[in-house]
Amino acid sequence: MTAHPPLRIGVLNGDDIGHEIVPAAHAIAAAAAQACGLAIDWRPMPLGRKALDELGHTMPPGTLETLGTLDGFILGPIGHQAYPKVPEAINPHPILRKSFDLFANVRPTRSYPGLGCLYDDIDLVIVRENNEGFQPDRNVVAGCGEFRPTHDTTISVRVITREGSRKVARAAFEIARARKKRLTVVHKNTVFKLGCGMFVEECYEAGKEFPDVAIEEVIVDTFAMKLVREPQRFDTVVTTNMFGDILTDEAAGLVGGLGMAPGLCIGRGDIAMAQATHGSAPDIAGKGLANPYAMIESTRMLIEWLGRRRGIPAAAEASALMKAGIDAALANPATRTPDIRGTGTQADMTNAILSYMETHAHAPA
Ligand SMILES: NC(=O)C1=CN([C@@H]2O[C@H](COP(=O)(O)OP(=O)(O)OC[C@H]3O[C@@H](n4cnc5c(N)ncnc54)[C@H](O)[C@@H]3O)[C@@H](O)[C@H]2O)C=CC1
Ligand SMILES: CC(C)CC(=O)C(=O)O
Repeated sequence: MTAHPPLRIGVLNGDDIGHEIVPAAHAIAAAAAQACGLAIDWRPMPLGRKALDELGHTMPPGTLETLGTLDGFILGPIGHQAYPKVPEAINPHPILRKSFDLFANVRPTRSYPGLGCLYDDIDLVIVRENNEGFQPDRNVVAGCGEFRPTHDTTISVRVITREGSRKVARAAFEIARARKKRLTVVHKNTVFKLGCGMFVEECYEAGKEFPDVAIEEVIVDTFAMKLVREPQRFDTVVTTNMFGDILTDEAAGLVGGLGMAPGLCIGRGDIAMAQATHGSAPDIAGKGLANPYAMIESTRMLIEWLGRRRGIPAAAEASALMKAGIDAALANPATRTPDIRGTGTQADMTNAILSYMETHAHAPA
């Protein structure tokens, strides 16, 4: 019997491989929840190209209002680059992140030896500022965006605020405190003296609340090099939006590629969004080759986060059961996808996780 009100979680497939990996993540999380007595009220919702074709908009009216009533949601990758150039075909990402003030994109990188990792001992988290910087965003935060004042000149505006920097820095310090108590601030204040300069100042300000966490600074180009040569040196990293976008893909490349790059977008509010780092991979969509790990692990992170925030022990149990199932599937080449040295399909991997969880439901490893 469950003593908590059901968690309300939205399920938004997104585009292309999103229609394969989001249902996989949903099925696995639902099975783990059921096995552990965690009540979840799942709310599938239309979004993306399918919503445009069927309902006339990539983000149908009422989407934000409905999401606002939920505890969290799973967002599949969005193939916005291929959308037709019509006003109804907006990229929902920036709006979703900003509407719910999901200012910290928490992206872990972890080695699973034997899966094509360049090192067997990487375990780091990059916390990417999610709502400022260069992201063109339909003015949800005034000022971000691109402008073309004349035919021959384009201006891309990068917005950094004290509040935005302080918020993401605090989130990163909290994560660092729960890990190895080391935070690396990545920036380029040697050139962007005002923008990166403000970001770094606010990281030090936030650090005053976390005297037990050691803080270091690394310039972004040097960090990109060090990440390749000695990633073990890093534990928790915080950086601005665009640097984080690029560096998290680089980090994914160290551990088998984008299929191994999960993420959870969080803020100060009570809602969080599970979102893998990768895009909609149209080149492999419909072929059964998409690695569902990143989406499943992002969903596991969401359940763990909700359980911690709401004080629901069954959520921690469901998360542990999912993790054990994921580890078991990854350990067997026949039940992992070709991008990580496997011979299996997306369905093989999903079924292997489901069947492990069914067998081990009462004794997660
Ligand atoms: N967060 C998001 O929703 C993002 C969306 N995009 C969008 O996605 C579309 C495709 O963009 P791309 O530049 O091709 O980036 P992408 O991340 O979709 O794909 C890059 C490469 O990684 C592979 N890949 C990605 N995810 C994989 C997975 N789970 N398993 C196995 N292989 C995987 C793809 O097959 C491709 O070769 C575009 O419309 C782009 O704008 C791109 C990045 C992030
Ligand atoms: C449109 C962007 C928000 C896509 C992207 O690269 C990302 O932030 O993950």
